Amino acid sequence: MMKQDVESGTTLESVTAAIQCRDVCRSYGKLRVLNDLNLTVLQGQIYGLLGPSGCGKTTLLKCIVGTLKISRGHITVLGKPPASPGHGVPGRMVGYMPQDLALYNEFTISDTLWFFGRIHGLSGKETQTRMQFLIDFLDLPQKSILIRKLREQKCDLWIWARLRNTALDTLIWQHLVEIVKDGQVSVIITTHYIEEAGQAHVVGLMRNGRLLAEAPPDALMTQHSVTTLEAVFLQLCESSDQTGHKPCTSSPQDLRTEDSQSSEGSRDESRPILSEAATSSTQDSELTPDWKVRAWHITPKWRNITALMIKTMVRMKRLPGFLCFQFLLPVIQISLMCLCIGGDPRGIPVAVVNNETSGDFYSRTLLSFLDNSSIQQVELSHAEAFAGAYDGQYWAIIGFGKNFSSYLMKRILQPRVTRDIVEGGSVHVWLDLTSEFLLWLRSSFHQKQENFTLASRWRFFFEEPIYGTKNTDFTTFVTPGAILSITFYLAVGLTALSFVLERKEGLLDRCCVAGVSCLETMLAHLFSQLFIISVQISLMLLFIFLVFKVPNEGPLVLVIALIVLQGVTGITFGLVISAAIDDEQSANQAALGVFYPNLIISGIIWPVECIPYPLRYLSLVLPQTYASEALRCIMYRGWDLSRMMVWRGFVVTLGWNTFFLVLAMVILKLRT
Ligand SMILES: Nc1ncnc2c1ncn2[C@@H]1O[C@H](COP(=O)(O)OP(=O)(O)OP(=O)(O)O)[C@@H](O)[C@H]1O
Repeated sequence: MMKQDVESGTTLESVTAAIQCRDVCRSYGKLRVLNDLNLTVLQGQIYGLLGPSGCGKTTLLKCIVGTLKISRGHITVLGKPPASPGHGVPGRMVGYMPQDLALYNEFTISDTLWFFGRIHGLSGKETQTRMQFLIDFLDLPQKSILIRKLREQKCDLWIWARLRNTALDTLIWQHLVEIVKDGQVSVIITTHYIEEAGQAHVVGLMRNGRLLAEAPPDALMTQHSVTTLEAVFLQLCESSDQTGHKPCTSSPQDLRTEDSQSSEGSRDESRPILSEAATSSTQDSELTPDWKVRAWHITPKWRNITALMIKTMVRMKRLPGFLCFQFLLPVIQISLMCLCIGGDPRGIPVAVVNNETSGDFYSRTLLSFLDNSSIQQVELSHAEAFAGAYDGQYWAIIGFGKNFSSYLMKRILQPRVTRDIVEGGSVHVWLDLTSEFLLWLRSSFHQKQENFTLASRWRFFFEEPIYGTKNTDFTTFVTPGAILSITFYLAVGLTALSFVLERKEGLLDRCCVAGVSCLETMLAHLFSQLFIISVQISLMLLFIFLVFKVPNEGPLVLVIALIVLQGVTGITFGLVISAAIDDEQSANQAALGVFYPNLIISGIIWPVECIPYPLRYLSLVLPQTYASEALRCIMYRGWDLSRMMVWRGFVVTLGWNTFFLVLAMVILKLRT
């Protein structure tokens, strides 16, 4: 192990240093946050990392625990670079407490301790013991109290404990001293309240991404002839401002006191820098072939996935109203669609101006042919009808001339007629075409006209349909696509937001440091959301088939499988959004932004065949175009996987699922 370190260019110090940073740089875009930073934390030390807000402390800690990559330089933690294969950092060799407490509001105290114990790899018994210790040590309230309740009282666990026990600061320091005493554990505390860290063994004073000094607090104060660390920091800032930006040239080692150096010197170099468990795990990994270590490193661990899934379930259980709403939302949406879309209009007020006073009154016959369940005819004079129509009371006016019946007969019987006869034998219709519904009225009049005039000559005879029923309507066409898009979008919304919120609250970081990988996080989200969408889909299908009597001629198992897979497409797309976007508002906008284009271009509300050509190619590669077509074929034609139009829908859906999952993981990896 030592040989390996020497070969890799690590100095002797790295053997006894728990953490060593050399010339570390890290930028966010053009913003350089860490600037050739050097830092050393020795084994068994409490290290106070001090500096004003924004100087880069959190960034440095994230690099040290391996959740953020450095742009340049070297970091060694417990003898290896963080996040190297087989290393317990991030993982069980490191604990990380972010500034914001990063706790789940819906968890009780015992849920919280159980969850973090589990992802840190503790057994049930170990977790129980640690839980009891912490509850006694921090004098916490009942284990069953919710974190949200503590927060509502403006108390998080820490503040609560502080309020209950004013001597807690002292207690915590005593505890830290206790745990580092045997040299197996090192602690870094960061704060911008500089005096808070006076009890640390060594403090590092940080400014603008550099360390201005690194030494025991007393040594620093003596060297600068001041009585507070704050004053030391001010002096260092002034001298750094005067000398440009070269304050760190006084090497950290120069500032170390005799004591610290002698303690380093007296350290047994052969002594392991890890705890016993860590040592054995490292030794194990050294005996294990590299490929095995790597494979173990990237293979998702069920322990973590289960812990994350249980976490999601517990949170859901604590929000029963929200859970019910989630379950019922697709049922409500599909019911509204079946009830409100595709039906014929009812009771449209239409003014009728009938000037016929004699003859066969064909006008009456024609009026009786109209769809009078949709149209409500109101007989009026010419003036009243137009006044009412301009006033918005009537949506159309139907007018018949004085000699309508006789002129109509002449039109039908005589091969050539005058213009007056054509005019007088026509039904005059004035429409208010400001509503889509009135287009329906216009086409309805056209249809009646054709029936009326052509009836005496020739007609089509529609035989039994090959597929579908004679009374098929728009709702029937739109339902399969609507089922898929409702499932897809609800899954997108759920996943995109829960992930973004977790990241914002620091929970994702916390889990990452505990060794939970991106893949495990993704899979846990996927599996728990699968549970929700399964309930959603079951309820939705019950309503569609039993209440709205939508036909299904094909195998039900294929219907369910395709809908579930489309739900997975929604979940994985949501994961992409949450991996790429940091705040809720933008994530919401991204999810909503794709909603309409996808709905329109996927041929869900109007057939793909009506889409103009360049857009049609785009339509065909979208996740729901072939899938909607496949579902329509299964439900209405009774087809199965032997038909290309069906299996193509499944293949495209599976392809998108894989693509989104991989993309989400790549984005998450690249962004850390
Ligand atoms: N993800 C990010 N993207 C872009 N800039 C970031 C990101 N995280 C931090 N920064 C910027 O990097 C700088 C250092 O931030 P960092 O959080 O490391 O400072 P800090 O010393 O921990 O501050 P504080 O004590 O207030 O948390 C700040 O200017 C911050 O705005």
